[in-house]
Amino acid sequence: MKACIMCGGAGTRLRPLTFKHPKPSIPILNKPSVLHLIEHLSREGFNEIVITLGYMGELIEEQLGDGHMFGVHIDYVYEREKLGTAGGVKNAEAYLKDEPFIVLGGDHVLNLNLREMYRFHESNDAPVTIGLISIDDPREFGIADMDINNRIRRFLEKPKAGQIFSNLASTGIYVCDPLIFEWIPRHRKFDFAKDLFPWMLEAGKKINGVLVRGQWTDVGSSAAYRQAQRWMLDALPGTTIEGHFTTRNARIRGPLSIGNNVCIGSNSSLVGPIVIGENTIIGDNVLIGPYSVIGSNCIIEDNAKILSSYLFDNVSIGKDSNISGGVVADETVIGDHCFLENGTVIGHKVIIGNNSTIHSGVKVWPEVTIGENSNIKDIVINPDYDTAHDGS
Ligand SMILES: CC(=O)N[C@H]1[C@@H](OP(=O)(O)O)O[C@H](CO)[C@@H](O)[C@@H]1O
Repeated sequence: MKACIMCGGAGTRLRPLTFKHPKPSIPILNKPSVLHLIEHLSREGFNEIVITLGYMGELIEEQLGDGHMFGVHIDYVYEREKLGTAGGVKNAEAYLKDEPFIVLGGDHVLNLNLREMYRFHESNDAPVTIGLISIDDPREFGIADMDINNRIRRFLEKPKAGQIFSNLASTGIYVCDPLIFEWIPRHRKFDFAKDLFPWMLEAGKKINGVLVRGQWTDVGSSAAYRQAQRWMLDALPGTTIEGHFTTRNARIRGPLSIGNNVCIGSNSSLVGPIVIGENTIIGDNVLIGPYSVIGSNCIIEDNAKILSSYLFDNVSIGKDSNISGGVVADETVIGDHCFLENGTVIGHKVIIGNNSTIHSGVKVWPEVTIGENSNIKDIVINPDYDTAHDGS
């Protein structure tokens, strides 16, 4: 079975993390998030994959290669201009013209039964089947009204407060017949939710919906990113400890996945679920609390506390510092006695001087140096980085 993964977006809502990684490459449990999706597709029997690329696409291609390591074959198609979701898939038509295919977003984190959705599509006669979930607040999604025979009667993208006629939200996962390519203009921005579906309903073409079972999120914002990691951490098996690590007398409670060459100092306490990459050094009296992921080659100095936080690779945390509910991107150095409050997101190669506090929810752009004793309450922008916002 074939799948098309849309990986072209700039991920502006996830800045500053997306200055270094395109959204599908942002690490989840220390692996590019799209890799979890590919592994799931492979398990579900979708092993011919085409990926549409735009922003920083080369990095994704470099990380995934031809896919053979993951039991799939991957082709890549680059979008030289913004074509929208349907336009981007049309650009990959050459790989998708023979049989129905599933379309997913490169930022989807899920464990849905996609094979069941594909089989449903095959045994029904609509050219498009939309995967739907039932949620409390669907304002950030496309919503659909579906009849008892699964036929979608109405579809509205991002409804306003008074327009929410249904709580069935589109997951942005579609199974499509190649026939749809006839309805998508070439070399023009065209979107599934904003253009194709409204046109199909207007023209009397059939669109089916199917309620999908399991977990699904699109990693659009840092809150969704944190949620996605939580799910994946919850799915860690029992007390697994994979790598070789050394410790004097740390107290360790799983689930914990740990890379090779990790060193944990004395009297430190690790309470899972936690994932730690390779070659990371953890000092004495360090507390690492549940729902934390620490990358490779990190240094966590004595008496630091890391609670529900995600540190990418090559991050250093100084003595007595406290990172609580934060995300810290690669190669950032945080001094001694610092406090990162809940919801902070720190870009790559940032330096934060000793005794500084980054207040709750503050984002710091990459390659910024923050002096000692600072008290940062507002976003810190680096003017060398583009701040234009296209919402994707
Ligand atoms: C224009 C468009 O493609 N909208 C889709 C898409 O929204 P974004 O905000 O563009 O990610 O994905 C949603 C699912 O994540 C889906 O509900 C919605 O219909």
